[in-house]
Amino acid sequence: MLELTRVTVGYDPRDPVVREASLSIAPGESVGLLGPSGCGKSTLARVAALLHRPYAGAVVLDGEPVRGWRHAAPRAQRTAVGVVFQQPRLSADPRLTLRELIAQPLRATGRRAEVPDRVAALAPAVGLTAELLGRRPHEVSDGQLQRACLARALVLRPRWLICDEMTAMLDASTTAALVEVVETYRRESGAGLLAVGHDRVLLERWCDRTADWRTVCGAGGTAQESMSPTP
Ligand SMILES: Nc1ncnc2c1ncn2[C@@H]1O[C@H](COP(=O)(O)OP(=O)(O)OP(=O)(O)O)[C@@H](O)[C@H]1O
Repeated sequence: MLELTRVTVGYDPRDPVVREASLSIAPGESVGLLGPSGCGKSTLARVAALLHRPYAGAVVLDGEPVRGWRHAAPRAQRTAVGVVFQQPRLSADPRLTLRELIAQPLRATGRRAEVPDRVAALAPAVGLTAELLGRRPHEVSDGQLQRACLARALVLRPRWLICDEMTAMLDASTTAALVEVVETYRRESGAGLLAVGHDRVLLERWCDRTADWRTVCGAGGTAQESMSPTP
């Protein structure tokens, strides 16, 4: 399970953005987190991705409480979670080719030897040709770069995937293609998914169930998760 319990987090401890949010995802399950712009969905997604330390509350990953964040997280926990952000240009090093970008997590974890096989498997899965793999971010479209960012998120075969508005900048056909890549990975690997967004139609179609922001953040300090099954 990926469990967030009564998580309070933000950018100023005196005025947290998110108060007492609780959410859990089972292995193989896909959960869509819906909420209005600016409510704190991305901030909470970054907590789930072990990138942002909460002020209070607990995050438990596969039964192990998370005690370190970002580079201080134990490698086993850090590599268990893959993340894709809304704006690929902010998360992609402009100096790297798409091939290097996808391979980045393998290199960072000392698994260089796996690069050729993993890139060869993932590139066609996300719809990138060999020619595109040799280009740098400024030489490809947002959709092509997001395909590479998704491949990078999958390259370590994470047990949990966090998609933070992954398709917000993309057209309908690229959105459908990337959702299909995620769903194929999820079916084959049994990974759990947290998909964050404000497109209710998309998330209800995509996910097993959706969680509404108001119910994820319990009012008055009585945080509860309350999920609506997707019709
Ligand atoms: N690095 C930061 N420093 C200070 N405040 C921030 C930072 N990032 C986000 N915020 C603020 O935190 C609040 C929540 O932002 P967040 O991006 O988590 O919301 P969101 O629900 O994901 O919004 P959207 O749907 O528009 O992406 C906003 O008021 C935002 O201005």
